[in-house]
Amino acid sequence: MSTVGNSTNIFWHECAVGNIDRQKLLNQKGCVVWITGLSGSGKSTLACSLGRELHSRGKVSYVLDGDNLRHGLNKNLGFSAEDRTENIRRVGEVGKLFADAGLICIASLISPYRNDRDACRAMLPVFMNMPLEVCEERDVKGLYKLARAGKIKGFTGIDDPYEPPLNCEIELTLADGICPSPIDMAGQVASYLGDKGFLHYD
Ligand SMILES: Nc1ncnc2c1ncn2[C@@H]1O[C@H](COP(=O)(O)OS(=O)(=O)O)[C@@H](OP(=O)(O)O)[C@H]1O
Ligand SMILES: Nc1ncnc2c1ncn2[C@@H]1O[C@H](COP(=O)(O)OP(=O)(O)O)[C@@H](O)[C@H]1O
Repeated sequence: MSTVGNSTNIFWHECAVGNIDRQKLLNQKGCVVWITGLSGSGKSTLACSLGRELHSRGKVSYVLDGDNLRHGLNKNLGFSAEDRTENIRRVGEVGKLFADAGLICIASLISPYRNDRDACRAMLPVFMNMPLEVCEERDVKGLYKLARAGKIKGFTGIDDPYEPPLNCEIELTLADGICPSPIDMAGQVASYLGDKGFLHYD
């Protein structure tokens, strides 16, 4: 019997079919690939491209996209530091469940604060290291324009901080001033997963 957070008198229940059984069945190892970066840096594009690449290799993945989750699970959260922390915590927990289910979970969220990212253990961080100028130039949603005009307060990179990772598994950035294609980036991440043994079960 234990007490966790605000829950008292709770019990952990084990099931007969476990994580290893599911991984063997799927011939892959569950994990969480966590893509962090500024708005417009290409997180969602990479997440979907990686999902497609893994699918073509017969591997089961699932994308948890920050923007999408804010339509449901996280719709009660805004963009204050406290809400962003709770956002990352929740997605970290959901990612952990997906990994336990044996899937390759691809989480793509700005996740601007180092402490919040560090609190999600066992994730494989991928840093979209795109300069603010590139993201702002893209401005597909027009949010940077609104933030510059003061119509959105606390926008990441403008008047709210983005703390770059100090040590991440993969850093994707411009090469000679040019952004590699999403397919190239996805290939790089998929190769990394292959090299680390996530794409099969021995
Ligand atoms: N103030 C502010 N700052 C940053 N982003 C904002 C803000 N307001 C709205 N948006 C939109 O919300 C998307 C980011 O959601 P996330 O859940 O990834 O953010 S966070 O990780 O909790 O910081 C983000 O999506 P992406 O552009 O895909 O990153 C924006 O579309
Ligand atoms: N590797 C890339 N090269 C060129 N443009 C890209 C690349 N990745 C994304 N984009 C473009 O940048 C814009 C923002 O991408 P998106 O994936 O929505 O970013 P984020 O999820 O980080 O906000 C989109 O118009 C997208 O087509």
